[in-house]
Parts: sequence; C-alpha cells; structure tokens
Amino acid sequence: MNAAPARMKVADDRPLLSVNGLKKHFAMSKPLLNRLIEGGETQTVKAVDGLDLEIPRGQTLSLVGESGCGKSTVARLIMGLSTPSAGSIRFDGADISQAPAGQPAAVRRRMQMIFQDPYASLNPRWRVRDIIAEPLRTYGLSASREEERREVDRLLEFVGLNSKDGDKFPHEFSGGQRQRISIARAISTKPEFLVCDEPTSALDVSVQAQILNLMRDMQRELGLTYLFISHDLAVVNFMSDWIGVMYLGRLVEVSPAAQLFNNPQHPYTRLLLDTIPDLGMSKRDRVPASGEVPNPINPPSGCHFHPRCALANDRCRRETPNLRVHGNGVRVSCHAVEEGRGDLPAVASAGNDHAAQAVI
Ligand SMILES: Nc1ncnc2c1ncn2[C@@H]1O[C@H](COP(=O)(O)OP(=O)(O)OP(=O)(O)O)[C@@H](O)[C@H]1O
Repeated sequence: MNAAPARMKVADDRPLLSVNGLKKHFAMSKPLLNRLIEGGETQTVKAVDGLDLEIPRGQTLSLVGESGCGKSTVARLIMGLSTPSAGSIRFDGADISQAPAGQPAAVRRRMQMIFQDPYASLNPRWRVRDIIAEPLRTYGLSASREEERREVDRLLEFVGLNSKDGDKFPHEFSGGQRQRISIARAISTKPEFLVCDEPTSALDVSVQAQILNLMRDMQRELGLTYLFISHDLAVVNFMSDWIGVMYLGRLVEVSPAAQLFNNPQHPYTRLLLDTIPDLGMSKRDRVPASGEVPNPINPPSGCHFHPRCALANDRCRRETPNLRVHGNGVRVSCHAVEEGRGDLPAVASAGNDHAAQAVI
C-alpha cells in the first residue's frame, strides 16, 4: 500500500468538523478499599480531557494512541452517542454537542459510523436488504418501495457485492463482505462525514487491504471526510492526511501524516512509531521512553507522559503543556520540544525508516 493520495479539490476551505475544549469525564464508584483509605464515594476517569481538532473537507484525520487513551470516546461524542462534559463540536458550522443523543436530526443524516465488528453491528435476523434500507426509511429518503429496492441494489454493487446478496442474512457472508454491508448501510443516507472506528482490525490482512481501498475510492468518488481510528500505524499511514496522537485523553501531537512519520516530534509519538513491526533491534535500543500507560483514574501531574519520558524535567512534572504550533502544520504539546531540547539525534534519524516500514 502507498501513502494517502492527493485529495480532490474542495471549494469550501472551512473545516467540516471542529472540536474545541472537548471533555468527557466518567464518574465511577470507588472500590471499597479506596473508599476506606481515601474517603469519598466516587472517582473520575478523564477519558477525554480538553481536545481541540479540525478536519478539513474531503480529508482524513486519524486518531492513534494506546488502548484506553480515549479514541473511541471521541468518536462516540462526535456521533452524539454520548454527551460531552464540556466543550463544543461543530459540524459544518453548527454546534451539535448538545443535540439529543441518538435522535435522527437533519445533521445526523450527514454523519455516519462504521464499527470494528461488522457482525455485531448488523442485525442477524434481518435480511441484508432491510439492514441497508433501514436508514433510508428512518430519514424518508425513498419515495417508494421500488425506488428503495433500486437504491439498495445500487449500494450493494457500489461496495462490491451483488444485488442478489440483498436477500441473504449476515451470517451467510465472510467478515470482509459483512464490512462491505456495513459500509453500504453507512453511505445509504449520502453522508458527508464518516467516523470509522477500527473498521478493519477484525479482518484478515488481505481483506483489510480490499476494504481500505474501497474506503479510499469512496472518499475520492463521494468527497467524504473521515475521522479514522486505528491501532495499526501502517493502516493509518495508508489512509490519513492528518494524524492526531492521543495520550490519556489529550492530544500530544497533530501533524500532516507524512510529516509525522518522517519527523515525529513528541517523545510519545516516537515511542509509538517504534512499535511498527520489523524495526531492527539497534533502533529499538534507541527508544527514548518506555513503560506502561498510567491509570487514567489517577494520571500523572503536569505532562501525563512525564514518567515515561527521557526528556522530562521539573517543569514537565509540574505544568501541563499546551498544544502549540510547531511549523509545517505540526502542533505539539511538549515542554522539551517547545524549549528546543526535544532533539534526540538517534531517534530523529530513524524517522525515514519509520515511514518506509509503515507502508504495507
Ligand atoms: N462508559 C464508561 N464508563 C467509565 N469509563 C469509561 C467508559 N467508556 C470509556 N471509559 C474509560 O475511558 C477511557 C478511554 O476509553 P476509550 O474506549 O475511549 O479508549 P480507546 O483509546 O478507544 O481504547 P481502545 O483502543 O482499547 O478501544 C478508558 O480508561 C476507559 O476505561
């Protein structure tokens, strides 16, 4: 696979989606032992803790980061499946952060989601034709049953299936075919924006490539804008124009994709890139940070990444860094980078190799 191709030109240069100061805090009951030691009944998980990002029309922004950093929570907030604790989400200029969750509003028709597990997201008792037609019915998009039938046939063929497949049930298909059905359903309302949460991670590698190619072709043909979520940096490299790196509910780096792979800035981004398979041991030895993701209930002070960071000093332990413009469209939240002490020559020189390794 090659890196993401040039996108088609769009007339409107305002971002389709913009998120400002987005937070989602979950209150959870404390285990008995913690109640006895610390007092209090509840503790807070700051799943998303002040997120700012924009996605230009017709482009893809991917969120990456280790498990539990808040990627899926961001996706759910944007889709209105969960209400933010604070902050705003604007879609095509309109604030949608307080729209009632799960209700079909005009703007919701324009935003759809593709999930990781195509089997769980398809009703096993429904024929594929009804699964794909349901959003058309919800939004009253077909004038008659005949028109609906023609549209479902068209969608099935568009995603690489046969119109006869509409009469079958989900269990009669392979994983890749089921994901094609999910995609047909997602695009049935003619959305402009798709949130894709790990859409290929449950699929075999060969099938993954087919689905990613379909998604990229769809983007070009339909002018779609994507928020893409994946653990797999090779997949992210293939799909993205922009990449946002999350750590414990915050963005630590947002960058054009090629820039991120060739010249990663934040120490955590460099650590993530080092996880790309097949890097030689000599480069692994140069990793500037290590260790596990801390407990999100009690995150480290200052920069959340400081306990794992070779560049951390007192300021990093004390003061939360802000996402600052670093040049070339790159924004980084790191005191060391800001103070010009972020250079680790051995790691920086490994950047080009990372980009090469990430192409699958
Ligand atoms: N409904 C909830 N109640 C309490 N905590 C939650 C809830 N949903 C998510 N969390 C917590 O919020 C944090 C972020 O979770 P989230 O699923 O968004 O992370 P993620 O980056 O998508 O992880 P993964 O890659 O494993 O899906 C985690 O600590 C998770 O346990």
